Amino acid sequence: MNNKNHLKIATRQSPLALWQANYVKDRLTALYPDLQVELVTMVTKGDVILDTPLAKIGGKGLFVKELEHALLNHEADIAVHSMKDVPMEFPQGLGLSVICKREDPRDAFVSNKYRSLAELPQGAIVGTSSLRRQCQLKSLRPDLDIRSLRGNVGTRLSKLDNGDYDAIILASAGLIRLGMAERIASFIETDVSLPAAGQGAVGIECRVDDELVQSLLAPLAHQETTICVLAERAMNNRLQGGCQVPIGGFAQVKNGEVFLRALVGATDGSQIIRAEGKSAVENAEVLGVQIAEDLLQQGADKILKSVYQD
Ligand SMILES: NCc1[nH]cc(CCC(=O)O)c1CC(=O)O
Repeated sequence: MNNKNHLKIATRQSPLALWQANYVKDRLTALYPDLQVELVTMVTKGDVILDTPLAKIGGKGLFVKELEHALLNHEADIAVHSMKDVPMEFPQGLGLSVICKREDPRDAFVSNKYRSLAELPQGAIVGTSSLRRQCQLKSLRPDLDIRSLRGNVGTRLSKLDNGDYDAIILASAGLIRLGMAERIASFIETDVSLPAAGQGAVGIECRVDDELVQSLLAPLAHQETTICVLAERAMNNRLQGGCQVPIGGFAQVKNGEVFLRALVGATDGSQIIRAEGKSAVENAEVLGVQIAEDLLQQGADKILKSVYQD
């Protein structure tokens, strides 16, 4: 931070990104009334390329690279991200400072005609561009016609309202944060659709040598969320997966232990490999790696290779 009383937040311009940046701004100004917090908005590659499934654009960090450049150039001091969009590797000089309290991690079933997946008629058209959601839906309901759906939350909802789909699947967290929880027809339980690693959690990235900013951010960290997201990301990282892969991972802290479930699925739902386990919370990342290795031993690498080759 150049000026001790002025902190700049790099953020994308989507309503959800702005909500998340403003959430961090509000928490910081509540803690430090003399601090001026400014939002610096920017456009990322992921915002520009809207007609291609994300898995095919390639490269991790489609939604974060431009924000990271701003941090490295001192055009901003922190970047606020959805944790499920944040790659494991950070550019030299940058790192994840804190992970904030998680919103509802579940996927949401959104429809104007049906209340739940179970109510969907044979062959119904469901919108999602997430390979993770696609493989789990197909495994449960091979009859469903899964069609691509991209754009920010508002765009996706308007495509549903236009009648392009019978239902769409979105992260509950985004809808809740944008004040659109009433659009959720039902929550999809995690045993039906395992969320993406980090889903529902907001993380803050900053320069690793900026001790002042790190001390300001420290009170925003949420311990239980951090433990869970570290386990989920360690699993994802061992599988070399970004968020645009058919990998699910979800951890919970129960009775002082961390419990992690994960899966890798063929995109047509014909095969889903699952693993789960628990450990002491101190070993959350070790657990993540162990669960990933369990998946690999069951053949997850073959599935992932074929996804990348497609
Ligand atoms: N991949 C896009 C993205 N990144 C974060 C969220 C939702 C909010 C969150 O998970 O924190 C979404 C939209 C969605 O999956 O519906």
